[in-house]
Amino acid sequence: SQPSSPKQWHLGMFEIGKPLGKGKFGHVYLAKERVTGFVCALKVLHKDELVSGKVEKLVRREIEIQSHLAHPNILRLFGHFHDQKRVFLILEFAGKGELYKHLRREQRFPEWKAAQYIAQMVAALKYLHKKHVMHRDIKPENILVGIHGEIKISDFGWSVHAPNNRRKTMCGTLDYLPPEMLNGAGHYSEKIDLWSLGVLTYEFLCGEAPFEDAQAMTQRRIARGDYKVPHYVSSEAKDLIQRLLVLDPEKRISLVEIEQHPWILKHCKAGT
Ligand SMILES: COc1ccc(C(=O)Nc2ccccc2)cc1NC(=O)CCSCc1cnc2[nH]ccc2c1
Repeated sequence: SQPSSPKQWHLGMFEIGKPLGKGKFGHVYLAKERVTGFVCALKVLHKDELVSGKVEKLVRREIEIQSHLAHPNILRLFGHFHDQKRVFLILEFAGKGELYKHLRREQRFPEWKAAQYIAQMVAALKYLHKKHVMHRDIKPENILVGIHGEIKISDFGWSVHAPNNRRKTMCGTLDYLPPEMLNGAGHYSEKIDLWSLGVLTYEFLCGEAPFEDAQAMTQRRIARGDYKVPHYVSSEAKDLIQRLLVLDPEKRISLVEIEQHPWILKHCKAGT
């Protein structure tokens, strides 16, 4: 069930549970809506930090974008409310937590699991791109796992309709950055999510990112598309990675073609 959407949410409607983590701009708590017993995640953002971080417009835009998104592989934003000092985001709770913790614990995913996760990412990206939203920050840290083992992309802290200057890339990891964003071209398309999907596929199968290196080296290797696929990776999986990690955004395999790729078809029950 989902929380009924009363126009006015407020903090008193929720019983606050254990902390789930500390995000970029605030803490996240497990929460239960008192009337329906609906379990969710409540993200608390401090207004003064949003102002100093010059992201209050971004949050408003993001809430606008996300309150219209509903897909099994995209973490839901059910609603929001605020008080004097804080903004509260009512988020879906993913019962099996953060994907990168599973990846680190298992070192690498077996090919069938990696293929199923990538197929779910493709479904989510098809949905987002149809709505002209590009995620722009696809990496294991931004993916959660639902109670049935399905993955949910999240933390759209930076998803935008149109390109805009991103400070985060300068301090976040470069590993997932596509070449066209390295030279600060400023204009890019949804194809950036395809590059990141290639990096993600590689990291699921190899346990580390393809261009992982010292920062300056990573930039150079991305710009040159300089990576190696270990021998234990199947030739089908390697083929898909090579069709995603293409320097020219226009030459990257499309989401629809990925769905028809032999590696995906082999591991995913067709037409599920
Ligand atoms: C749709 O999702 C989001 C939408 C917006 C924002 C956000 O912060 N926007 C922002 C903030 C400030 C400036 C600009 C933009 C964040 C998320 N999502 C998360 O933060 C995921 C982890 S919190 C939830 C959650 C669930 N289920 C779990 N299971 C275990 C831990 C856990 C943790």
